[in-house]
Amino acid sequence: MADTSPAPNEAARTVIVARGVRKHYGSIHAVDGVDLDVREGELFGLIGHNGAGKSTLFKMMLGLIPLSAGEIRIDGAPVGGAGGDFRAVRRKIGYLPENVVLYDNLTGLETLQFFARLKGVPPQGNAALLERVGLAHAARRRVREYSKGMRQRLGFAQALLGTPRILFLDEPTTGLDPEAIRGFYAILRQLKGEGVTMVITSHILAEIQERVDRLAIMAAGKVQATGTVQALREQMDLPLWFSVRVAAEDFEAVRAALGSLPVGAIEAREDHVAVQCPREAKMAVIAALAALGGKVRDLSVREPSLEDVFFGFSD
Ligand SMILES: Nc1ncnc2c1ncn2[C@@H]1O[C@H](COP(=O)(O)OP(=O)(O)OP(=O)(O)O)[C@@H](O)[C@H]1O
Repeated sequence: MADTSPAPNEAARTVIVARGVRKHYGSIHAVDGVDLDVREGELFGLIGHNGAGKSTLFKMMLGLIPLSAGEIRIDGAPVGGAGGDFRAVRRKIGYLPENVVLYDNLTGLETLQFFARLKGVPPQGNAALLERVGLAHAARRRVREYSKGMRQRLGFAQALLGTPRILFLDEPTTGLDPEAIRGFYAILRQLKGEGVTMVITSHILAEIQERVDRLAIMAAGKVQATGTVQALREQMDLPLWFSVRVAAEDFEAVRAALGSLPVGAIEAREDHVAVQCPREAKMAVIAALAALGGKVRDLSVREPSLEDVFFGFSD
């Protein structure tokens, strides 16, 4: 497994530790030897194709299903271990499952009251929690009348009951519109500011690439790589793309200026030249383009996206 740490918050203590974790269902190796470290206050992404093993790993971290092999410690307590250590830790954990199960006959507020009782949390903060997730207006409406996005918000509020210090969020933005997604991540930023540790899965790579501190890429039950998005990009050594806006009559000047550099494709498009170049040639390309003076009207550089990185590691 490639771990491209160090990450930004390197000094923080490790809250979640997984070592050699396996889960087998008969001949299916849902999770197949995972090592993972998540630090305190980190927003940690877990990405992978359908069936990669993300939800199974989550469920083991929560103590919902037993491990076939290996060990997971949260806040130092072995998950599912003997003694009450993990039970105490479990109270500090919030979980938003992939498929939120709610009772259609309850209102939003009643739903939180119900789950608060189960969790042993005083109900006083429930209205404020609904407000936080943008559901104050629907607090007294029955869940059966809720849209998919509203149900998802209510599930998130349920996960936040009891002000957890560790949050597991399994595809939390499913069903949310772009504005709600933005609002959701704003709440995650606040929680991060409060030192909450979060692990999040998502299939919307563009959405999480700018937001997570670090992430792990899972494929076929294994972690293929761990690190910051930028570190993974550099590790994959994927090329960059320059978009150089020039007048059509100057296309050849761009080609000539870059002729001696180790660039990849140079493609003339409608109103710009697209130049593919290895990362190490980036500054030389910029210098060569700058030497063209006013001929270059505009310039942008596209880094490989998380999607490019993901396919590089998971294919
Ligand atoms: N209870 C179960 N019994 C048998 N196989 C299971 C069970 N739960 C999960 N699996 C299998 O384990 C593998 C991993 O499933 P898992 O749900 O963890 O993947 P995932 O990465 O969360 O996928 P998705 O992105 O689709 O949610 C899959 O092959 C799945 O069919």
